[in-house]
Amino acid sequence: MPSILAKSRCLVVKVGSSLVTNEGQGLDTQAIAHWADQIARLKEMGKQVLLVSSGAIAEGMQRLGWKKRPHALHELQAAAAVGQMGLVQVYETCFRKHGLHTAQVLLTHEDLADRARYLNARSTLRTLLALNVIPVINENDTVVTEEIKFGDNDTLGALVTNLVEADALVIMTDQKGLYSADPRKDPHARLIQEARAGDPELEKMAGGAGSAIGRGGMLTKVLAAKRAARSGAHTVIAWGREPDVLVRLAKGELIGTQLLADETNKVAARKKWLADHLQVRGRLVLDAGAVRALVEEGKSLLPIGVVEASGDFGRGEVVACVDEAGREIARGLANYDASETRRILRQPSSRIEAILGYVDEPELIHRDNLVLL
Ligand SMILES: Nc1ncnc2c1ncn2[C@@H]1O[C@H](COP(=O)(O)OP(=O)(O)O)[C@@H](O)[C@H]1O
Ligand SMILES: N[C@@H](CCC(=O)OP(=O)(O)O)C(=O)O
Repeated sequence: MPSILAKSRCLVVKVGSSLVTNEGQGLDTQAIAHWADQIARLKEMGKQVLLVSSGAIAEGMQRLGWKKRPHALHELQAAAAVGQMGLVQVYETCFRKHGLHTAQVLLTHEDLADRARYLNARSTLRTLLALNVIPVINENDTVVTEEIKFGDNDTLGALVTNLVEADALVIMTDQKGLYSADPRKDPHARLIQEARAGDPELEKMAGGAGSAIGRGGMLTKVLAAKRAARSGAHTVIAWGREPDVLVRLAKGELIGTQLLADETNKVAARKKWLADHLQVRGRLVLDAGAVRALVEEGKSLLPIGVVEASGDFGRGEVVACVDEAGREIARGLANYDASETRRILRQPSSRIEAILGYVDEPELIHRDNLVLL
């Protein structure tokens, strides 16, 4: 049974607070350097990697000399803001040695539920990957408190996995994987090597956090795997201090627990997401060439192929694409709002900047955000 990471091209790697901060003793720069070395090797193997790193609060508490985790949310938020500086400094320094740039990306769950922000986050992350930069992602703790209460970067890891449609989510933690029961409490607990993501039995095995630093425990990891599987991504839960864990997994060695997704879900999941979540806000009439490009050639929709736009839609909202006879052929998320669309329709994409004064994407609807009916 080989590791599914061998054939995964795009990975989201999540590292938890207890690992990053050595159980709250301050940032473990050696461990971070070791992950950076491994990620650099994954890049050489042709993989794309995004990092979701916790540890801001734990590092902030250390920097502020706080021995006990405060209860007041605003104090936790302040600690996160202080600690985040340390986190990004260390990541940037470690990756720099490999000639790689990092980028700080702070997100909230709400950002990813909002259509326009979802599109913005997605295109920024994709652009960073295309530029060979390693995004270092954490929650934006200054503006939200819900996440701090639950302390749950596992969910953020899954949301990012869905967002960029990564092939796998790797959750690195302080245990060797998911056990049949919390190994801190049950010495007979056995390691689960492989299971189906979303299997309800897993939720019964997983307990809360075992350390004073980690927050979510195994349950949030199992639920994150379930969520990642919705976009067809597999999840691996492994011990972050296992020597060369990422490289060995990428070479096919089975380490920790792998929770498999049904890959046939990948396209279906996206279609379902579009169908379930979104209301049609506008309508685009496509000329025959654009209809052919979408239906037969699997291409994106460019403004030049649109002859009419109606409705009052914003960037990121769903529009129906109809042919000149009025038959709906596709639905997708518009990259430009209704008034902008009306100004650029029938125009080549190279003219967008001259007309609008800026250019977001050359496509009106990107292929990835388009579902044929
Ligand atoms: N079934 C289980 N298998 C493994 N660990 C478990 C299980 N149930 C609960 N845990 C606890 O979950 C902890 C990992 O979660 P957490 O402390 O939140 O780490 P992180 O900071 O990496 O997210 C482990 O240290 C362990 O005590
Ligand atoms: N965003 C916060 C909290 C995240 C958190 O505790 O997550 P985790 O350690 O992965 O369970 C931080 O960076 O400290």
